[in-house]
Amino acid sequence: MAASRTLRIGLIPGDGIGREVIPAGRRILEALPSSLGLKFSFVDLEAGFDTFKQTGVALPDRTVETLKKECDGALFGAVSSPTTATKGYSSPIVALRKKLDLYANVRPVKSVAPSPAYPEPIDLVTVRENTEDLYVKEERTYDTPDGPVAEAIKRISTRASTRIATMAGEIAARRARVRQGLGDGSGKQALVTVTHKSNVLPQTDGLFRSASFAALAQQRFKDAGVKVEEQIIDSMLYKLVLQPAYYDVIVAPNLYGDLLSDTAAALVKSLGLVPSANVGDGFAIGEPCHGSAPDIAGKGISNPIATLRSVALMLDFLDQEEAAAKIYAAVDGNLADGKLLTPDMGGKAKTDEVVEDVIRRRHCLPPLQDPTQPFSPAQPPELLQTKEYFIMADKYFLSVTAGPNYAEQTPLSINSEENTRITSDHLTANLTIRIQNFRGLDAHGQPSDSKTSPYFSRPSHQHDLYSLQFTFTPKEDINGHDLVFGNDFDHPIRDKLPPGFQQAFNIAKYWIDPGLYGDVQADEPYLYSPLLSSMNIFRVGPKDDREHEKLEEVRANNTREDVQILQEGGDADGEEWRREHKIPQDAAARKKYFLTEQHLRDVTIERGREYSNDFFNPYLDFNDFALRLPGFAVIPGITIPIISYWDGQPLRYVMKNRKTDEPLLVVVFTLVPKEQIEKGGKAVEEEKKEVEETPGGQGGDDDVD
Ligand SMILES: NC(=O)c1ccc[n+]([C@@H]2O[C@H](COP(=O)([O-])OP(=O)(O)OC[C@H]3O[C@@H](n4cnc5c(N)ncnc54)[C@H](O)[C@@H]3O)[C@@H](O)[C@H]2O)c1
Ligand SMILES: O=C(O)CC[C@H](C(=O)O)[C@@H](O)C(=O)O
Repeated sequence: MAASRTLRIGLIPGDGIGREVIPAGRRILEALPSSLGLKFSFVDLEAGFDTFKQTGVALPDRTVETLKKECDGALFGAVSSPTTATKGYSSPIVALRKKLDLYANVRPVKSVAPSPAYPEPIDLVTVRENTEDLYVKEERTYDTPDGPVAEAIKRISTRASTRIATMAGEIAARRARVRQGLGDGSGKQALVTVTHKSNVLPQTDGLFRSASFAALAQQRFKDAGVKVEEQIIDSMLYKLVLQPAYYDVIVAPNLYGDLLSDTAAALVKSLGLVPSANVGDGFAIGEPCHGSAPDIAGKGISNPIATLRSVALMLDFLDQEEAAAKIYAAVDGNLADGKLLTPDMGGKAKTDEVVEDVIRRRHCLPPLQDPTQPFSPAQPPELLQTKEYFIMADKYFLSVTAGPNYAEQTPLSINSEENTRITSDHLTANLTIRIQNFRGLDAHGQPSDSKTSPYFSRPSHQHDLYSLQFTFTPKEDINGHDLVFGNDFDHPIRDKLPPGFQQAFNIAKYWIDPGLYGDVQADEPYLYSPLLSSMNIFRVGPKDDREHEKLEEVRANNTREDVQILQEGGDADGEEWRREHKIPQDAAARKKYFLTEQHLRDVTIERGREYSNDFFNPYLDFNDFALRLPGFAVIPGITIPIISYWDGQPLRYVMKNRKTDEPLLVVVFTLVPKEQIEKGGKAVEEEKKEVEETPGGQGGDDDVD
């Protein structure tokens, strides 16, 4: 938790709806949970066209001086800059950016739900240079025989271009780290797109381009896997509208950045959702991207979310990520729920109702473990050990069993490459389970020594926390739509769900597994997805018996040390089966293909054919029973310590036939209190001792030597 601290925040509402949304920003700060150890004090400051009309000055010196001398950060609403030259008036926000050297304008744009035009998640950040370009505002008008001519200076410096591109590189690297650590399913690569018009302006935009490329060529960005591309601004806007999901971080000179962020806002439906932070060294001003919206000002219907997210963004840049995460999550909860939306989002709610709803949701996330350092198995365990839930987890051993149904269960050896064979009237199956940092029981019910598997050191799995790998051969045909995989429970869990679960579920559905369906409120709750769309790896084996035997032989000849990393594809006539069913060769494409119900229905999982699957992810940490989900805005993810809500019932992974509702394969994870095992262990030890001490008993020290 952050040390107890008071942050002084300057509040500059400005004009129009700025006066409606900045009070919302103040409210969310005041409502943040006290457990964060953060306090806020506020100072009201003037700027804007109304101020100009009243005082003749648009940006009073007091505002600038107070921000510089007293404040840790600030919130700026919007101003109604006139569209005709007005003597003595100059845009206060443009001036503030320069006076406080807030050189970067960072604007994340992220969708929370698919739309018909954009079914794929949009998650990008525009990073706009904030101090120069045409915004130096050095304009002049002079007379010529043909009438007045006006001109403006477009100034681009190496220094400003270098630092903005460096900021873009840093944001891309940080986002990639978070994506990797939390493993979101988007497969998105860290990418900075440098945008300019150097085909026409080779000196000014040419300098922006070359300085940006030089800054982004730094080794640390290469090490972080940040790819760099360029796009001329006109086609940039075109591509942004056509394929926004492709983009990650876009860096631009001042004016192009202004155009880019409003365009990007349209992709997610409203300017009223998009935040920004004007960032300098050690200071940040949160500012919604939108203007003073004279068309709706005074009606109490402006969307406060851009401002609430700007508050979070400001906190992010003031190193208060945990507080920021609470706000992002509460806002996402409101949007995912969709019941209280302002008219720009198609709802009827008033500004205040949305604010109240977001505030109600502010507790919905438990503390983050450390959002700047997303969890990865490589992380030193000390970091986790400080957490309360880890201490709780430490009281249990994990026991894993498997079988053809809920009743017939056999204990398994985790992280062993030896398959466990399961047979029933429905299928034969082989199962291998791997768990990173395993602290559980072996097949004999004793604490296991197999803490990890070489599987987790392979580059393709180094961020995964577990893998359920299984091969099955059905004894009857099953329709692709009927074969599902997921979790279920035999009694209600609705009272045990952590706060924010529904929201986490919605996010998981959108970002991780769109095929997910379930009812966690039911008497016998369940969460399932079609197997074909949810398995990370799906490999189709042969049907022909001889081919099968050949394959078995190859497998048998593999040395035991070899970790079996399953690859997407097919073996023998399995490849043909895949082609016949038009199943894409690539795993991500196959998962997507089977989100369409008809594609599932068109496939028959054939009797006698072998199907191999690997289900793995970095979300569920069996080590401490925590669910980790990817982040919301620029930065953080969430961790839900399931163990705090655990009521002792087992977690079951089930492959089943949804038509007959019969389980085909069931894996059960149970937490066993340590004392139970220790007692059991002692009993076993004592028994052994007794045997040893009995004259004529087997064993004994002599025999060992
Ligand atoms: N940071 C700033 O201070 C800033 C930014 C942009 C524009 N402006 C100024 O704002 C004034 C109005 O400009 P404009 O109309 O071109 O742009 P605008 O961003 O104010 O409004 C554009 C459209 O988006 C809608 N909209 C904007 N914010 C919304 C919100 N929170 N909720 C619901 N709908 C919202 C408006 O109703 C309008 O239809 C101009 O004087 C301009 O100079 C100031
Ligand atoms: O109207 C103003 O005074 C400033 C508008 C402002 C800008 O940077 O041009 C706005 O469009 C923005 O994106 O912050």
